[in-house]
Amino acid sequence: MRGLPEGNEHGHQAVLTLDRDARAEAILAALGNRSIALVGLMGAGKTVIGRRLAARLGLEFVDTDHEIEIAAAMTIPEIFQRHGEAYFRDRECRVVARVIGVAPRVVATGGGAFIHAATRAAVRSGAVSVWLKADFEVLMRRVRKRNNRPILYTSDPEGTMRRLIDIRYPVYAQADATVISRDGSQDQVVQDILAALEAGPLRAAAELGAQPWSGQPRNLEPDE
Ligand SMILES: Nc1ncnc2c1ncn2[C@@H]1O[C@H](COP(=O)(O)OP(=O)(O)OP(=O)(O)O)[C@@H](O)[C@H]1O
Ligand SMILES: O=C(O)C1=C[C@@H](O)[C@@H](O)[C@H](O)C1
Ligand SMILES: [Mg+2]
Repeated sequence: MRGLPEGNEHGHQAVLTLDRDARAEAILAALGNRSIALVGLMGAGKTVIGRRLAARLGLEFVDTDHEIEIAAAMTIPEIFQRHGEAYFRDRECRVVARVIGVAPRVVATGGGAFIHAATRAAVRSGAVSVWLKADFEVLMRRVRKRNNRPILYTSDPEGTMRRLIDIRYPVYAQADATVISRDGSQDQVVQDILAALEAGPLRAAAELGAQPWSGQPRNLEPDE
């Protein structure tokens, strides 16, 4: 498998790899003019796995948290502190609709994006969604590495994460596919996503003999 293309930690990859293998070509044909959107809790791996998945499929990778930070010229903790969560959710909804509207791409969403109805509708309208699922201990171990998640700035981050699991898991479960974000080989998680797409949401299109994507990006939403 080819390595990760050039790109910054979260953002766009400038160079797309076009020497896709037959498996990637088949997945792209079945995907058509939809993106692949990764959803799930903080620490699920939407950003790191999303980058690898995009590299595997020769697609552009976009991380909506990063796009929001660029557009606002602030970090997410700064946005929450200065403007509050409601403001962040409004921007998030518009950014998700915009980036998913240019397809096909791999889009890593923020942890709360799929939870908010309008944003979930935007994901559903333009993407095949994949829930990256991990259990409490795995998520906590991963999010402890960085202090950049304002939702966890509470007196009891562990209790907050448990409540989020209770509230959000039934909503993430509405995604088109679910993949366990296991610790260990991140490439294995990418393989699991490909297999889940082939077995589930992309199966019908593949069986109908979907034609390769025309190469024309679909743009549903004007840029902000
Ligand atoms: N499958 C995995 N195996 C090992 N480590 C992982 C895996 N997935 C994510 N990680 C690690 O967990 C941390 C969080 O991952 P990442 O930032 O991709 O999560 P996220 O889902 O994008 O979270 P957020 O919603 O906060 O953006 C990173 O340090 C990453 O390297
Ligand atoms: O789970 C959440 O609500 C969030 C997750 C992050 O990706 C960011 O979008 C932000 O910190 C909020
Ligand atoms: Mg992320």
